Amino acid sequence: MINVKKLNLAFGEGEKRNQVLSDVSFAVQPGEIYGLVGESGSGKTTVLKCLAGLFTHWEGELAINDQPLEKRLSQPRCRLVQMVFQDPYGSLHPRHTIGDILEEPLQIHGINDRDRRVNTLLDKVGLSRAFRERYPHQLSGGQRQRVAIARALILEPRVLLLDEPTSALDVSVQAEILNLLAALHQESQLTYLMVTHDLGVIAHLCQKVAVMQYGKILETLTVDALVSGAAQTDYTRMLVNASQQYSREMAREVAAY
Ligand SMILES: Nc1ncnc2c1ncn2[C@@H]1O[C@H](COP(=O)(O)OP(=O)(O)OP(=O)(O)O)[C@@H](O)[C@H]1O
Repeated sequence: MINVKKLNLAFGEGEKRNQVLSDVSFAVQPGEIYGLVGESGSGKTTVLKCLAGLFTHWEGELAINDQPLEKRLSQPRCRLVQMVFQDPYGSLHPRHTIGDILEEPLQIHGINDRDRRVNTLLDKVGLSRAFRERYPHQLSGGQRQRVAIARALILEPRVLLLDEPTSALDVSVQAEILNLLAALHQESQLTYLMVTHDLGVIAHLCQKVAVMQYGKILETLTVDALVSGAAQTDYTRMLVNASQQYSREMAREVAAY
């Protein structure tokens, strides 16, 4: 479903050049929930942004549903793949109502039947229709993330790219959003590629995971192998240990690795 082959991307020129992705390759099967983990700055979000068409200066091959992705964003691509960002507040236009935010992609894509589609999606993400008249600042963090998920789904994409979709939320709300994502996945057999710091989230939702460090994939493995301690690399084993038994010493060890 998602094929990433030898993806390379750098920022800056000459001495300031920063190679952020180096020959990143992995494949996600249709309907799979696939996790991307690794330390901060390892390039996880950058991979998603290349797939979403937000970065265009990459090299390599990207394909979704056997369709090679061009670098520029196109309408067919928006209907194939959508991204949900970490911060639901920053990703929603502050002066547009929720109704307008959800209708806008339908207008851009010339899709009719907008009223019904918006209402159906609000139902799906667990928000009443009264939310159509509200503005983002009148919503809680969890409600805003529900709107961001609804907006990502309004064009009925086959792939959702999820960039730490719960990390900006209160712990009590995180589980609600994860459960919503799991229910939506089951209902529509979407394919998810999800960046997270949280191995608990990986264990709860994902079937496979790729571990990144310094812009490279260290290893890909099934979540069963991850939780049963069958990781191949010391770094992945350390991530698992750190998540099971968090301590200051362990945090130092991971940071220094
Ligand atoms: N627009 C940009 N211009 C220059 N450098 C960038 C840009 N976006 C990302 N980077 C750099 O690319 C590297 C990878 O960033 P990325 O956001 O992909 O990491 P990440 O693994 O998602 O980290 P985190 O878990 O902290 O979100 C970082 O060194 C970052 O500073």
